[in-house]
Amino acid sequence: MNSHLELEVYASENGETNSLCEARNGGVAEETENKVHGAFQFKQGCYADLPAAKILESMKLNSLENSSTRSLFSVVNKVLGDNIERKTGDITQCMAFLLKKVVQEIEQRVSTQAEYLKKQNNLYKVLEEKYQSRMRVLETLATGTYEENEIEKTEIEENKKVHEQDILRLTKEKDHSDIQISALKQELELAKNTYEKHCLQLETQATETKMELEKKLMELECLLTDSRNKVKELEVFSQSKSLRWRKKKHGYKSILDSQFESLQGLRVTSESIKREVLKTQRIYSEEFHHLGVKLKGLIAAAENYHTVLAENMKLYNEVQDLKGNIRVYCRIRPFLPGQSKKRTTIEYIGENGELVVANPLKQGKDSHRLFKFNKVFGPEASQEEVFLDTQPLIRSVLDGYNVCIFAYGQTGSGKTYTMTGPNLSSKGDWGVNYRALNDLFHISQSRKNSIAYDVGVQMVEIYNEQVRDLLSSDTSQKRYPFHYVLELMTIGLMNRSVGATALNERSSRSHSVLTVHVRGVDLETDAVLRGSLHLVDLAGSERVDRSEATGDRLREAQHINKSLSALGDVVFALAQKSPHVPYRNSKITQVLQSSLGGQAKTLMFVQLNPDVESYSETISTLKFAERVSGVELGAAQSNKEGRGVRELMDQVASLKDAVAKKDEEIGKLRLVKTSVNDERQGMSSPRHGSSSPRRHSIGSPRQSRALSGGKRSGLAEKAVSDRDNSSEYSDKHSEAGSQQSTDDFRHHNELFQQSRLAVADGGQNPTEDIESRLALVDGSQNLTEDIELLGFGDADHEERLSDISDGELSMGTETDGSLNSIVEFTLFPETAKLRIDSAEKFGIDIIFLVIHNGKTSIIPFLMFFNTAFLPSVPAKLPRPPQKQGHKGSSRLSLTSGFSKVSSSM
Ligand SMILES: Nc1ncnc2c1ncn2[C@@H]1O[C@H](COP(=O)(O)OP(=O)(O)OP(=O)(O)O)[C@@H](O)[C@H]1O
Repeated sequence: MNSHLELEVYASENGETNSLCEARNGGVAEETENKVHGAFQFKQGCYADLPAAKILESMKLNSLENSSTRSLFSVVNKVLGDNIERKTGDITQCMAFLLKKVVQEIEQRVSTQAEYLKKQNNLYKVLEEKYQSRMRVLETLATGTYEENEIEKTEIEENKKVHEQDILRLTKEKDHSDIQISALKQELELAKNTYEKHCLQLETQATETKMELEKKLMELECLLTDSRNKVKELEVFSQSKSLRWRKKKHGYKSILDSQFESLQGLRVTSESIKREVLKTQRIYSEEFHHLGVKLKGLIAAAENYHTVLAENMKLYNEVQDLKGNIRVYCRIRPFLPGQSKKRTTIEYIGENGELVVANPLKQGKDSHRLFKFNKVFGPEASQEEVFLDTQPLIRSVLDGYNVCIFAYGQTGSGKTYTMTGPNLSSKGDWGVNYRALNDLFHISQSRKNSIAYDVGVQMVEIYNEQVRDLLSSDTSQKRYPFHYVLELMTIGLMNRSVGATALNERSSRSHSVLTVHVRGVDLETDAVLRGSLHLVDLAGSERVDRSEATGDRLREAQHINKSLSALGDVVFALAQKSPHVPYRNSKITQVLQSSLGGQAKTLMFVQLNPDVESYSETISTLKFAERVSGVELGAAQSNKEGRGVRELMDQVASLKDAVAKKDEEIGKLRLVKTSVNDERQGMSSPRHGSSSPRRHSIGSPRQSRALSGGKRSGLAEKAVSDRDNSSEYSDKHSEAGSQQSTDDFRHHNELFQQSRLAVADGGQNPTEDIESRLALVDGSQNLTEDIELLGFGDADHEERLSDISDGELSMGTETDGSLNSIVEFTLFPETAKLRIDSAEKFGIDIIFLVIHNGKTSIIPFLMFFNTAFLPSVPAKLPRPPQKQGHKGSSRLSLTSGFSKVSSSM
């Protein structure tokens, strides 16, 4: 039965209606069933062992359309059966979907079957009707021919039987289909129930979810209510606010209205003011016009003002010159290669000598310090620029002035660079020394038709407080052209003591002094002028912790620092106008004495290292420079002597000789007179030693002591006494550690006096001479006058004495009586070796008298250039020394005749 149904289903599924007829034959039906089973692999019962998932997979593989209805039912049953067995109550979504599909398929097949059956019924009905009509026809025919009718009747009955059988079979089939349909319907119902159950479950779930959602909705509604409440509150608040704003608006409006009203009033007022302003403007423009006219005058005055300013500056400089202030030029060294990233302490360099230095450790106003000097050269300043500002000063040497230029600054700050220059083979690099010499030679050449100049050069260094001659004596005996002088200078510089320190690879370990002496003779007037130029490169002050000096370097540094500190003391004393200036505390202050305290023009280069690490040294250097710039030396004076003066000097000398002879005669007469008196009064008379008014005039106990028996000459003692009384030397006694130096000083003073007298009297024993003079000279002429008569005035004397070194003493004078150059050579004891014969040999007319270790010798001037103007007279023993005219009034006040000379100069 089932297999038959399957066959039908299969046939209907494939729409093969004709196969129904064939199906009547059992063989065909069986074949078809096999075919179906072949197409659908699974038979009923196979599913019992397979899990639903497997079934599903198989179903998918074989597709529902190709499955038999029976198999489909088995599937449904299996699924449902499984489900019931497991009692889970749940049908998975997939199974539900499968069931749905199967049910749909079955329903579709059932409906197709029903349709098919309906069609068959209709067909049968049509066939019945057709047969019945045939029967009727046949019956009609039967009535026609019996036989035919009988045959036909049989046929018809047979056909009828077949048909009836068919109808029976079909009816049976229909019943069967009905049964099947009802079974299917039952199954469907079952499936539907299951499905409904599932749906119920889903609904329950949905209800639960809905409940949850409702709960949430409630909550949200609560929130919404809250928010609404808040909104309401806000609305109330905003309403109250807007009410207030409205009120304010009203208030403002009323204010605006009132202001508008007042504005109207103001407008009216402004109109009137405008009118007033216009009126005032008119008045102003008129006044401006007047002002313009006046301003023009002012502009003209302002233009003049600049001229006046320039004039003022010039006048100021002139006043400075008159006061003789030491000029201070500041030069800032650039950073050396490899120091480019260093910070500088130099904040500002003004055009008029202003310099602002910044302290790297401080902030704000206090971190800056302003200094003012005559000129400040920045790091970019060239050697030429520096020299151009120095040139006028140097040139004045040729006009008979004494000039001193010295460079001061910490070690490595560029002193040697400024004074000598880094590279002597390149002219552009030449420092002040070379340029100055070059300039002096050129100018002396250009003036050779009017003035004959002799130029001498000497170079010494002060190393560890010892003076060393850097140019050897041999070379100094020859005459050289300028280029050779430069070479000599280079040799001299090479001889200078240098050493490497942490702060400077080639640090100068000594003070170097280059001295240029110029003597010019005016070819027309015979006037002689003398100038000297000191070019001093001081050794650099150094902090030994920074320079890392040890051993020799340390000793050098100590000497350097000590001598610079002595220089500081001298400057301090000069700036304070102190009565005592401690020149004698170091060699360098002795050398510079005439430049710092005399009538010289002095310029100091203060050198700075801009590095912040050198800030403290920079400040102390600048403070020192400030003090130096405050030193007033008094107006510089030119050393000129006219022909008239020299003639007068000669007259003075001969008069002095005559007076000396007279004195001698008077002395002899007095001696005779005294011896006569002594004879009368007896040798023991206490009046014997004091009868001479000269001795009374000397009067000091020391002098008396010296005269009564000491080894020293009375004249020397008197000179010391005079020095002690003079302002400059009055405090020698109070000088620290002064006993020794005072003794030295007395000793040198004595030697000095002796040497002068020796010169005056052609080598006669000075002590004897002085003793005899003291005994014979009339009371109206004291010893000081004697000295002055001999040409040694106070100022010269002091200068020379202070220039005399502690260890050795040498001094000299020129044959023409000028003492100016002597001072310069007192420091060079080596020159004492030179003899008068060498002077004669070279035609030098200037010689120096040297007293060395108590012996007197004569040396020539060191070197001469410009030989064309050298007089070829041989060196002579000195004429009686004569004083320079310009220093004269106090020294020449002895006699009325001399006073006249003094006033005429
Ligand atoms: N204006 C400058 N332009 C370029 N280089 C400079 C300048 N001034 C100095 N220097 C360089 O700085 C270095 C130190 O200079 P210098 O030897 O002249 O110093 P110093 O003050 O003489 O030192 P010390 O006291 O140790 O002898 C040198 O290498 C020098 O060439």
